[in-house]
Amino acid sequence: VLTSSLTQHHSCDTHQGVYPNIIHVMYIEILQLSYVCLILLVFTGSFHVGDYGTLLKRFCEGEQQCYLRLMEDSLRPFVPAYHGVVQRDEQDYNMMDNLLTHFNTPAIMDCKMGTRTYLEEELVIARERPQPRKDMYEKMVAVDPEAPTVQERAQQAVLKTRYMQWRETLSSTTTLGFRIEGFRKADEECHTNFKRTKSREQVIEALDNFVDSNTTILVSGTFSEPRLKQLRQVLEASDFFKSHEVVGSSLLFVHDWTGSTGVWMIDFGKTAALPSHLMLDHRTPWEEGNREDGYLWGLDNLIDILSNMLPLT
Ligand SMILES: Nc1ncnc2c1ncn2[C@@H]1O[C@H](COP(=O)(O)OP(=O)(O)OP(=O)(O)O)[C@@H](O)[C@H]1O
Ligand SMILES: O=P(O)(O)O[C@@H]1[C@H](O)[C@H](O)[C@@H](OP(=O)(O)O)[C@H](OP(=O)(O)O)[C@H]1O
Repeated sequence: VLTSSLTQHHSCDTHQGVYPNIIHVMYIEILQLSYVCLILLVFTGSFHVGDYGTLLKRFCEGEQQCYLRLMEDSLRPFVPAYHGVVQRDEQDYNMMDNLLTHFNTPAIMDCKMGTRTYLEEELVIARERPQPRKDMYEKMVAVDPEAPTVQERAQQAVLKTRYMQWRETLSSTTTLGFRIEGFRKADEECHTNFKRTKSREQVIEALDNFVDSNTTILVSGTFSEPRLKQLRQVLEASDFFKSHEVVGSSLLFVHDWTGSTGVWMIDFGKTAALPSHLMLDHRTPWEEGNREDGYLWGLDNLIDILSNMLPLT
């Protein structure tokens, strides 16, 4: 079972080994509106713009199953609408709403949620069939030359799970249950230098930069502390959420100069359905076997941080 479901997740590797080490920047043109908006996406070559305000993401069966269930779940308003599978140049894509369509030169931020960024089954496979990776070793030493162990240095390679755990403890994933992956403000370059953004203070500084110190954005509208509290309530009651290990999924925050704002859950490539006897609360600390992912604990912390950033009334 483990092997077959891992195979399924491997087929979700949207990077497909084409540009394994490099963060690519992709400009997407939204042609539905009267202007052409160039939007920066972190990575990957796995997206295309679809017709009528849609986005095509390289097909992943696990992600498709999640979207199909999410369209029937109370979480539906918090995820991009899903429109099925389409083919382009013999490649299948999941078609979903492009969340940026109705924004005007938006600022976007991707926060990866949860305390764990790899699936339990990846850990099992890493033990049974270890495949140390040179690209991850190189990414590791580029950030901290002292990080690899003696053995890793000798191999010039690290296991993916070890790399992911190192990334978690280096950033706020372990300490706060979420991390800022990157953001782009209107007409600015993409900021992705958050690998060491770990403390509350560092996170607040980055969030403040993202909203240009305009904390009124956090008070009302669809990207705000009250909206995140609403999302939390819906998550706590959602059948989908209870029954899935949600790993590597992000919250996408968007705002623009007209005052439009929004927040959505994206990226279900590593979200796995649980066996029927298991249910998660997404707050209990992870121990191998319990499948907990720390998603709600991370959202609690994020809400708390945003609350503390609110202007005093
Ligand atoms: N529906 C959407 N509408 C608009 N932008 C989106 C949408 N889905 C994803 N994006 C953009 O694309 C980026 C990557 O999306 P996603 O995380 O789903 O891809 P991925 O290939 O699984 O990425 P990675 O594995 O690197 O985390 C997001 O940070 C966001 O900027
Ligand atoms: O952010 P970094 O430091 O560049 O590291 C990447 C990041 O953690 C991605 O989440 C992960 O993809 P998945 O979540 O899809 O596993 C990717 O693995 P990959 O190289 O195997 O795609 C890592 O390389």
